[in-house]
Amino acid sequence: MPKIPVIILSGFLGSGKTSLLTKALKQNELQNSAIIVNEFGKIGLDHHLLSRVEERTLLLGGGCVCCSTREDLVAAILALLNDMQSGVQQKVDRVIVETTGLADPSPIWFTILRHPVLQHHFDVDRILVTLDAVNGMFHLDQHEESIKQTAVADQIIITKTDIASGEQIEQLLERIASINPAASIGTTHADDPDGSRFFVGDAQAVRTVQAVDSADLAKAHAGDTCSISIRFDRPLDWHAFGLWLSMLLHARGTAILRVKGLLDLGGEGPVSLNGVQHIIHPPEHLDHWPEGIRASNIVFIMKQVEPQQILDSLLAFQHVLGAVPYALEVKTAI
Ligand SMILES: Nc1nc2c(ncn2[C@@H]2O[C@H](COP(=O)(O)OP(=O)(O)OP(=O)(O)O)[C@@H](O)[C@H]2O)c(=O)[nH]1
Repeated sequence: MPKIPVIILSGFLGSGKTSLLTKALKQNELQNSAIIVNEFGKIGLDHHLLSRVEERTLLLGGGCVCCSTREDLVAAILALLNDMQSGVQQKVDRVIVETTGLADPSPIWFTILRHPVLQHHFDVDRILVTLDAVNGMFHLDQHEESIKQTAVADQIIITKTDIASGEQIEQLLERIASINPAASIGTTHADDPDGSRFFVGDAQAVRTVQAVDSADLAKAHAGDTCSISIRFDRPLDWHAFGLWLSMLLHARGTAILRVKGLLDLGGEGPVSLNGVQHIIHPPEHLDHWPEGIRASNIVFIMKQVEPQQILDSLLAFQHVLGAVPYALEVKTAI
């Protein structure tokens, strides 16, 4: 039986998560969804707002789902599974988890991927992160949580474009690209009639791996959040690459915020690679290459690791990998 997709909706305090979800849930495409909302404080407000449009909304209150209430999250999803299996409730098309504004989405992802029961029935399909077009820069400047959310996102949704200037949006886009060049970007505004588009469709299309240009290794410094995009000149040996990646994550797992890529292993289509910190999602074979890319292309987003170290380590491994890596681009968070 196909696994039920779980969509994690995160984003800094007040960045528009609930507004977006409330609008999206009014559309037919999302009718058959289970919603789990996490809020600080015992009396959650979002939960009530969402309940108006979605009866299956469940509130996890009193703490942050990325740390203190992870067990509540597991219990809530297990209860849903139980109800679906016993026929009390029909099978939902997706589960949407709205986190608190201060949550790190990655532990939620790990919890579902690693849980002995949940991993067989659910799959984290995408991490959506809202960033406020007006206050987003301030949040990124002041709050590490906002950087972390941006770094691990599959898709960043810039909200409030109706009240932001073109310059504010441009600056924010530049900032996002410096933190997470592999994220796809969407925008929304107060009267957006189609919020559901972010929650449906092919997750692989959301996890874009951008083709990028020049390498500038000198710009990046350890201590910053930075990223490096690496391409290989020919197909890779999967076992050798898997070994190299395991060693990297074992040594520097907490410093590697995100690894995403499409790998050319010599087959017809690519194999997609998707990891958050020390956990790698089971790789998926895809039928086709996206347009414009037909070579292994991997993005590493990390903290306190020199991009050059990643490249050097891959270069040292090149004979075992069977392919030569080269840097397409290095970005330091600005
Ligand atoms: N103009 C405008 N206002 C928006 C938009 N999205 C959200 N808002 C407003 O921004 C405020 C915060 O929005 P919420 O949806 O509650 O944000 P949130 O991320 O769920 O907030 P927390 O639950 O506190 O983290 C509300 O007053 C919304 O009406 C938008 O696209 N345009």
